[in-house]
This record gives sequence, structure tokens and C-alpha cells, in this order.
Amino acid sequence: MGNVPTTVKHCLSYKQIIEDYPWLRSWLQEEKIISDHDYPEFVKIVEVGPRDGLQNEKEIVPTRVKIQLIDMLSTTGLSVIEATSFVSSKWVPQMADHTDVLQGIQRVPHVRYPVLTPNMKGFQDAVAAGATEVAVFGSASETFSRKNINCSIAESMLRFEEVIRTARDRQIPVRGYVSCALGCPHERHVEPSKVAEVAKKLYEMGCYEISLGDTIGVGTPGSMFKMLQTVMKDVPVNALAVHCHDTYGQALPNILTALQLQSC
Ligand SMILES: CC(C)(COP(=O)([O-])OP(=O)([O-])OC[C@H]1O[C@@H](n2cnc3c(N)ncnc32)[C@H](O)[C@@H]1OP(=O)([O-])[O-])[C@@H](O)C(=O)NCCC(=O)NCCSC(=O)C[C@@](C)(O)CC(=O)[O-]
Repeated sequence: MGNVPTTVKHCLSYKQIIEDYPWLRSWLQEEKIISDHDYPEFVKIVEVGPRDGLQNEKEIVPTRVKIQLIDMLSTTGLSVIEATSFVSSKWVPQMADHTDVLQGIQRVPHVRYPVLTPNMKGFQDAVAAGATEVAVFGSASETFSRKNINCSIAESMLRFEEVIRTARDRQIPVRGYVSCALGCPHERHVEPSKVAEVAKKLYEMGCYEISLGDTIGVGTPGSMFKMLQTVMKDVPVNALAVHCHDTYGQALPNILTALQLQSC
């Protein structure tokens, strides 16, 4: 079989391979590389545009436009819309109107509107503004952690632990992000084992879902496959999500790879 397994593992679509080489199906199933279904029957989309998109706009988008955007998104059938972030306005002035945004939107029943909270101050401000779901955001890269949230990975875990514990007491669900899951703007390569370590900590602390972020969009189907296979040993696959930036046009192939792994 030569190096077929490696080829297969890094291919975008197993469906095509099985059509071309039907005899491979049983081997792929035995190796748990595919299941009977090629994709999960249900895919949840967490819309992050109002937060992750608008936080990067050079010109600050007016609050009323943000509210209008979220209200329009609420009518599309999405079940989760990340609305804003309660971070320092000195660091991210684009999100300084977080309270007005959260209080200005028309909440639609069955749509959830989580917000980012990096520490207890962010959490308390978010709850005071009416947040009913929050997300903490860590990193698998030490340098990115310091540059993004001004603390080491270890320190961030202590901050998040307090946020998660307090949120649990108030029955507020917490989602967790791991940035730089497929590469870092400063350290370049990030070991999948480091991603798994941070993801596992967040999961064990009580995050109901861990979103693995390809923060700078350098991932490929191959690196996504390898990283997810490692993380899936430590965190149940049904508690994992991917967050793929499209910097080099690889977001959709990377998401497709993740979906195929999810259905294995
Ligand atoms: C995390 C902090 C707040 C720490 O900021 P810090 O400066 O280290 O905080 P500090 O504890 O030293 O406090 C300094 C000042 O900040 C204030 N402060 C302290 N906390 C808050 C808060 N929550 N909200 C508002 N103000 C806050 C605090 O009150 C104080 O005010 P001062 O006394 O100087 O007037 C800061 O580093 C920060 O805001 N960073 C911005 C991080 C950020 O928003 N990054 C972008 C989102 S992450 C991302 O995009 C990745 C993701 C999630 O999308 C996934 C992916 O793509 O991979």
C-alpha cells in the first residue's frame, strides 16, 4: 500500500478516494479515519462577525450599525451570535461600546449572544450589561498570550478559572477559545500537544465547548487533521469547535477536514 495511509490522511475528500478506490473503505473504517457518514448530520455555526470581524476594522463602526447588523443576523436562523467583547478600550477601542451594543440589540428567543470576557472585570461588566453567556480566550502560544491579553498562559488559566467558577455559580455557560492552534504570528509553529494541553485545561475547568482558533489562517487540511487528532485524545470531539480565519483562502478546506474528522 506504500504511503497510501499518509496520502489518505491528508486528502481533502475521502468521498472521492472511496469512489476511486472502493476497496479502501473498510480499511479507512477500521482505522477510524472515516465512518459510515462522511459528515456530521448537524453543524452549529457560531457567528463571530460582530466581534471578531468588527474588532479589526480600522474605522470604528458606529454602535447603531453594529446593533443593526446583529439584529439582521438574528433573523437568519443562526443560533449563536457573538455580540461583542468586554475588553480594555485602550487595547481594542473598536469594542468600547460593548454595553450599548449588548443592551441595544433585539434579542430573539432561541438565539444566544455570548460575549468575550478575558478576566473578572470583563465578566462583571458583561453580566451587569445583561450577558447570559460568555467566552474566555486563551492561547497555545506563550508570546501571543502575552501580546493579546498581557499575561502568560499559566496566568491566563488562573484568571479564567475564577471567571468560570463565578459563571458556574450564576449558571452562565462559558465557552473557551484556544488561539494559535495552527500557528502563531510570533512563534510560527505551535505543537499540537500544546493546543491539546490548553484545550484540556479549559474543558476540565468547565468550558462547555472549546473553539480551536487558526488565528492567522496559516492552517492546512494536513495540519488541521494532525492537530485535531491530538486534541481529540484529551477533549471529547462533541465539545470541540474550529474557528478558521481565511487569510490564505484555506478556511473552508480546513473546516471540511474538521467536519470529516468529527464524523469518524
Ligand atoms: C485582557 C486585558 C483586559 C488585560 O489588560 P491589562 O492591561 O493587562 O489589565 P490590567 O489588569 O493590568 O489593568 C490595566 C487597566 O485595564 C483595565 N481593565 C482590565 N481588564 C479590563 C476589562 N476586561 N475591560 C476593560 N478594562 C479592563 C483595568 O481596569 C486597568 O485600567 P486603568 O486603571 O489603567 O484605567 C487587555 O489585555 C485586553 O483588553 N486585551 C485585548 C484582548 C482582545 O480583545 N484581543 C482580541 C480578541 S482575541 C481574538 O481575537 C482571538 C479569537 C478569540 O478570535 C480566537 C482566534 O482568532 O484565534
